[in-house]
Amino acid sequence: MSNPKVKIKKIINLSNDWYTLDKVNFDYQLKNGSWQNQNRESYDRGDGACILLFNRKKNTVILTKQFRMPSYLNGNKDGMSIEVCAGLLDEDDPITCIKKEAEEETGYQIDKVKQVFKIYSTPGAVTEKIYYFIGEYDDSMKVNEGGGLASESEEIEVLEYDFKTAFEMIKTGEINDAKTVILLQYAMIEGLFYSKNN
Ligand SMILES: Nc1nc2c(ncn2[C@@H]2O[C@H](COP(=O)(O)OP(=O)(O)O[C@H]3O[C@H](CO)[C@@H](O)[C@H](O)[C@@H]3O)[C@@H](O)[C@H]2O)c(=O)[nH]1
Ligand SMILES: [Mg+2]
Repeated sequence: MSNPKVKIKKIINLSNDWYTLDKVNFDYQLKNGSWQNQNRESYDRGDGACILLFNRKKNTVILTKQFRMPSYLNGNKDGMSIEVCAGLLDEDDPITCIKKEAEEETGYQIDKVKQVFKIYSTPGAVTEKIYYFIGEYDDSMKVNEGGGLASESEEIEVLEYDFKTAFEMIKTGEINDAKTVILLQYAMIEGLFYSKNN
């Protein structure tokens, strides 16, 4: 933090249960040179990682489906969400985290992953940075059924879709999770599946 136009005055914790919600009071210097006192609430749930698992030969991707309460509260009819595999870093570095999550949630043990982005999804309200990865899978890497950790009340369905089908599902709205849309569009733009002339 090194912006001379920002002076943090006070941080008040509003909620500290599973994650942390703070109210930050700060002075902000406007373009005309004057200082303005502002308040912003900031939700801190740590950073996260996500991965697009893809198979070039089969032209397929592995996605997950699970219940997401906040989306249920805001217009997602049954609350179910189709997403790339993802998890919170907790104590791990992003690569360790995403390999662990891939195995727990999808059952695939992935050895090579490539980081393609580091993105703030909601920079005005949530501190979280998400590390975006891609990684190739094949059937021989399937080591368990996936589904997530029952001990964490996770009940995750593992889906394998043709890339074109998954991409169409963005247009129909069946896929409406930002990290999933970003990675599927990355795959399209980078030509991960089809030659760019197709
Ligand atoms: N009791 C309790 N448990 C919680 C709470 N919030 C999360 N958990 C537990 O913490 C687990 C977190 O699972 P992860 O797989 O590590 O994270 P994620 O929820 O999939 O998060 C990923 O997707 C998010 C949504 O796009 C991303 O925000 C996040 O960075 C990450 O990529 C959940 O399954 C659940 O058991 C809570 O408020 N209360
Ligand atoms: Mg997860």
